[in-house]
Amino acid sequence: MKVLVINAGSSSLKYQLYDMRDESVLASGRVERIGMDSSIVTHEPAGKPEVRDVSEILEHVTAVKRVIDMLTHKEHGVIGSMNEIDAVGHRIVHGGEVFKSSVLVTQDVKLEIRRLFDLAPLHNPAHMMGITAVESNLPHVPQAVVFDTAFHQTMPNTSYLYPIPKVLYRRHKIRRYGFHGTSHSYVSGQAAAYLGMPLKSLKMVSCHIGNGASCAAILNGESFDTSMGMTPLEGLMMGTRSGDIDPAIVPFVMNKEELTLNEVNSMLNKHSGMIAISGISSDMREITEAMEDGDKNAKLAFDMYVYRLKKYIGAYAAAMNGIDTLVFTAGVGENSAAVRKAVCEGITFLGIELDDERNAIRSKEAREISKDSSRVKVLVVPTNEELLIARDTYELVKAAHSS
Ligand SMILES: Nc1ncnc2c1ncn2[C@@H]1O[C@H](COP(=O)(O)OP(=O)(O)O)[C@@H](O)[C@H]1O
Ligand SMILES: CC(=O)OP(=O)(O)O
Ligand SMILES: [Mg+2]
Repeated sequence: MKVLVINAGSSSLKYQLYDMRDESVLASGRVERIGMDSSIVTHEPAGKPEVRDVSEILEHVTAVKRVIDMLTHKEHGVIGSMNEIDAVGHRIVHGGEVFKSSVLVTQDVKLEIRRLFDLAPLHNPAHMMGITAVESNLPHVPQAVVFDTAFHQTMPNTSYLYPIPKVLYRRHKIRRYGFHGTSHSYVSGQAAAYLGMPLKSLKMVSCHIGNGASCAAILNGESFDTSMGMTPLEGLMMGTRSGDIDPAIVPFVMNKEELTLNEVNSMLNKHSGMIAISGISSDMREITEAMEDGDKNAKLAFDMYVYRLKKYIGAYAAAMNGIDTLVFTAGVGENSAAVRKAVCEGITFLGIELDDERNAIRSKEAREISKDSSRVKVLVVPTNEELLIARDTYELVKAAHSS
């Protein structure tokens, strides 16, 4: 069975085509700048050179059509015709309280995803465009949806409720949902397999630190708490998102600076975090380089980023009454030895001993970066949200065929 995985954003659409017989990636790529004058398609067929194409792609329907064109292209293609695509799996950021696991797309499922637009205005409408675009281009192909929030549905109410009037939860479902669940779930499973221990026996903190960043406390293999909240704005300091701030700052700034709701939202989501403090970039690579060149603001941004991460790891160690595994993943977690070192060196009291040589090794494989004597095992585990989406999609479609 061949499964196409799609992660549709408002102006981009990332894809990977899997052959589920051996879980190999036949091709991957992305369409960027959808709706703008020059959209860019980057297509990477396995074992062949990357192809880039600039054209006008005004809507997601056209973007999906271009993806199919690329996949079936005479020269750059990896399949003979679109009939070889057996199923499509989508990443959906917000599944609210309704979706505790992945499901096949039906009219009811689409209705529920639409109902959640309010809770994830930046993400869910774009995902829905991805689903309808596939419906138009591949009308008979089953589709599945895999939610960022699903893994965190095991959190106890002490973790997910906010101490605000309860009526707001009843009326508007205001609560912590948590995100990056597919990634936290994948890396926790990989970490346990690497250690040769049952996942259920571990007290793990998983740090998914990429553009968006979140920590999860994983107890007995289940999400016990996580740093992102009702939306992906809460928690850690991120590339352009503030993470935790005093909520009173919001009305205060709106009043003093005469900002609208949209403006204050944009300030906290797009103009805060690393970019705001460094004044340079949201990208950890550029921050680290500037810091090494002596830039004080870059150093402050780096130090704040690390400090806030350490506080969450400490908080989750306390929340679970201990920690035995610390996992780093996503763009920064997998690639920045400097961030991992700064974090681990500041929390040795937890029983963490970093091995500098191991930490400096660059690899795409899961690996241990703590010393053999370290009580807490520190691992780098490359995430693979797409593979988990492909697996869930495959299982759901297979089950539907056999029932
Ligand atoms: N070699 C590196 N060193 C430090 N940071 C890196 C490196 N490579 C990637 N990153 C960071 O990873 C971030 C992207 O992470 P990623 O998980 O790909 O994000 P997303 O999936 O949210 O777009 C970049 O913004 C960059 O800061
Ligand atoms: C939920 C979220 O923040 O996702 P991303 O890291 O892809 O921005
Ligand atoms: Mg990501």
